[in-house]
Amino acid sequence: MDEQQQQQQEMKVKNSWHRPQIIVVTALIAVGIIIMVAIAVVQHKPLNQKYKYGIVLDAGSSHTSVYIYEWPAEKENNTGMVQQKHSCNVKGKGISSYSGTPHKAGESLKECMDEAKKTIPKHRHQETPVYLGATAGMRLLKMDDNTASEKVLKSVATSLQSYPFSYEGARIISGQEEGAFGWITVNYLSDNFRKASGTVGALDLGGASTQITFVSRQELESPDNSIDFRLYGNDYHLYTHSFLCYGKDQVLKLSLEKQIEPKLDMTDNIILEDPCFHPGYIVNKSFQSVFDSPCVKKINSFLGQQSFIHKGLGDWNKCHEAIKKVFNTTYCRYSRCSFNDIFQPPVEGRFGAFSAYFFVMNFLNLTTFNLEEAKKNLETYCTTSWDTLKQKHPKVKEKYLAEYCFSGTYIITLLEDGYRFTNETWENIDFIKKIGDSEAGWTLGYMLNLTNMIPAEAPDTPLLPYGGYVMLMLILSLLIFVFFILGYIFFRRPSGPTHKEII
Ligand SMILES: Nc1ncnc2c1ncn2[C@@H]1O[C@H](COP(=O)(O)OP(=O)(O)O)[C@@H](O)[C@H]1O
Ligand SMILES: [Ca+2]
Repeated sequence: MDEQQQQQQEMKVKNSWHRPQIIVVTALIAVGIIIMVAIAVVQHKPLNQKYKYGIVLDAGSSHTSVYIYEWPAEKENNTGMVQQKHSCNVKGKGISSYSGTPHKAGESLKECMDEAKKTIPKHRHQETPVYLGATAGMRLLKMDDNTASEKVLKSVATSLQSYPFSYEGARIISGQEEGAFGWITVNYLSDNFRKASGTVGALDLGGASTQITFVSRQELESPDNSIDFRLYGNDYHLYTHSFLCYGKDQVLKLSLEKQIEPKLDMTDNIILEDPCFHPGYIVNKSFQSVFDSPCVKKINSFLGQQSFIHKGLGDWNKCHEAIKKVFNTTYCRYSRCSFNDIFQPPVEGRFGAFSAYFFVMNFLNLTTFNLEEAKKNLETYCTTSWDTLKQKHPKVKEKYLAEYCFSGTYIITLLEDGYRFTNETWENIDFIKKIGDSEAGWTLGYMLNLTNMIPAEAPDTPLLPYGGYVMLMLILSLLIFVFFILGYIFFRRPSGPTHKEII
């Protein structure tokens, strides 16, 4: 009898596996585990972020900067992932200034490239691409002396090849590339490609050239000014133009040339009275230093004289008038032009103005004013005497300090009389240096393009945002835990209090 009872009990225990509740609970646990594994695989969130790096050298007309970018290795194709990790300013002037001593152009990069070696982890060196892009200073040198420009490029190339990185080339980029990549940079950093929320235009002012780039809904009448991109599943129809010789250093030469020409019939000391410089500013300058550029007619001397006296007057209205003369607006073969017979549709949308636009407007504290206020403040600033200014800003480089009145006036004239911004559209301009930690400029866009890091189509996004993924995993784990407990309770029943029922 005892044995029979025991057998019966065992059978009941075994049969408890066949209870429908247990089957359902087991099935639910199995489904829960399968779902968790599936989500984890699709989500693919790595625990340890590994970073990759890229180096771009911006060989500008006035100086060279080295930028190091960094991004999570697994997320190359997700827009918004690349950031500036480090930047270094190369000592001395731009590479085009080494036309007479090309080997020194390569040497000049040493300090910043050594710094790059220290900044990037050693095991990543070999796979880190390094690019050098030269802009308007080298475009001008190439026009002036092609052999010299090739020697300079060879010198920087040899220098970059001596580093353990993956050398990807040193070349002069076109004005169109400079404009388009600046636009890509600011829109990438503002995350405008992923959001598809509209884009911002890019205004870049350098020393030797200036670029304007924006999306226009108007028909673009000249193919030279039109660029099409398909980025992240959206089509962009861009207007862009780069004005060679309209960077602020070259325009200063142009305006001096325009002012000095009428004085060249004088035989005594040539005095150039310049309304764009401060009262009390009086400096002897050589013709060579000012007019040695393909942007101006070569005036090397006049009647045996090698130099002239540059004297400031501090008269903003006259300065404004003088600068207007560097824009030729008398002829336009299209329905509308900016200046110098260059097609331009009306400016549209918001703009980010960077590089010298920012340096100058920030120094002059004009970034937050409307156009009329900016003009008034600048007028007062230009009348300040040179001595007062030097005392007020003892740490600012004298060359910059002397030129801010001119540069500010040029910026206002270029934007208003050149690109046709109005009192209203002026409000759409943001003067910017950085977005997040990354500097606005063409270099980031250049690297993103050459490494194919912005795909034409948006890649498959994870099933869930990360927060949602974590929540779901937690809830599922909790449910599975509850089911385990329930299962355990059902499993234990036959040997527990129900034992008596069996008897
Ligand atoms: N702190 C500053 N204040 C005023 N101007 C500056 C400052 N830093 C740089 N710049 C100017 O910004 C311009 C940068 O131009 P750059 O990029 O070298 O030339 P480009 O783009 O034409 O090849 C130069 O005119 C340089 O003098
Ligand atoms: Ca530049």
